[in-house]
Amino acid sequence: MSLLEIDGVTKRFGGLVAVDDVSFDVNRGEIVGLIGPNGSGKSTVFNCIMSIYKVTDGSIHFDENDITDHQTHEVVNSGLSRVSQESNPITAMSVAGNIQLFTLPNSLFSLRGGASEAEIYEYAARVDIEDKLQEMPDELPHADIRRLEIAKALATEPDLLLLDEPFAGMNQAEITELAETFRAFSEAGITMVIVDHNMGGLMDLVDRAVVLNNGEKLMEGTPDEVTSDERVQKAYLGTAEES
Ligand SMILES: Nc1ncnc2c1ncn2[C@@H]1O[C@H](COP(=O)(O)OP(=O)(O)OP(=O)(O)O)[C@@H](O)[C@H]1O
Repeated sequence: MSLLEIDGVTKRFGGLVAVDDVSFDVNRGEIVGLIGPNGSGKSTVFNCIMSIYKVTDGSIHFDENDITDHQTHEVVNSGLSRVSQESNPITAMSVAGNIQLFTLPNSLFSLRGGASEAEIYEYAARVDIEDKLQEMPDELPHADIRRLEIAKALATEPDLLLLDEPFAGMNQAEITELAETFRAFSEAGITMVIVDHNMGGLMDLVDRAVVLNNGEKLMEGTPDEVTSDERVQKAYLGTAEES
């Protein structure tokens, strides 16, 4: 049984079909790339998984439980966490305070009670910002703000981490370092789905990739199968090279 099962998910916004009957599975321990040109529906799939959007049709199972349209805090409590494309730290709180917030119980029924200083240090250390815990978010360079967003997601102790364009705006050295960080997460037992509109470095990191185009699943396969597929090359023609 797969850890995450997306089955026939469709999401319409009025007349626009942003995600069209998409199905794919993610197995425990995998790093899966969810790729496709701009506007192909990648972030919308993540928003459906996290119940930020209600699906128009289809179902989503996590760890054998149907989580379709559950409340977002229930989805997080079940072991899923998402790092979105936008960073939104609370600027009036330190890095440590921002991480701490995500360890607090987010429903009456949560068993978690907030993390100790040592645990917050550990979340920060996993993304190499442990020496910045007392800094304020607006003092941080872009790459560290992105790392803080990942530390916040780690603080919810996810089994599955959804990462939306985690490498955006980073230089090559930062990308290489972050890819190493994700490999360490994987070794620590975290399953990951990583969205990127560019195939570039992602293909060295992932075990498998699912390709979306115009809201539909074009194909899925190993990095080699995906990069050599003519349909994928055609979908990317004139878009991947620009970004
Ligand atoms: N809240 C919304 N209301 C209306 N349309 C939306 C909404 N969210 C997404 N869309 C539309 O759905 C389509 C898919 O968008 P989505 O952001 O999922 O694509 P994406 O593959 O993540 O793109 P990018 O790589 O640019 O982030 C686009 O046409 C987008 O304009």
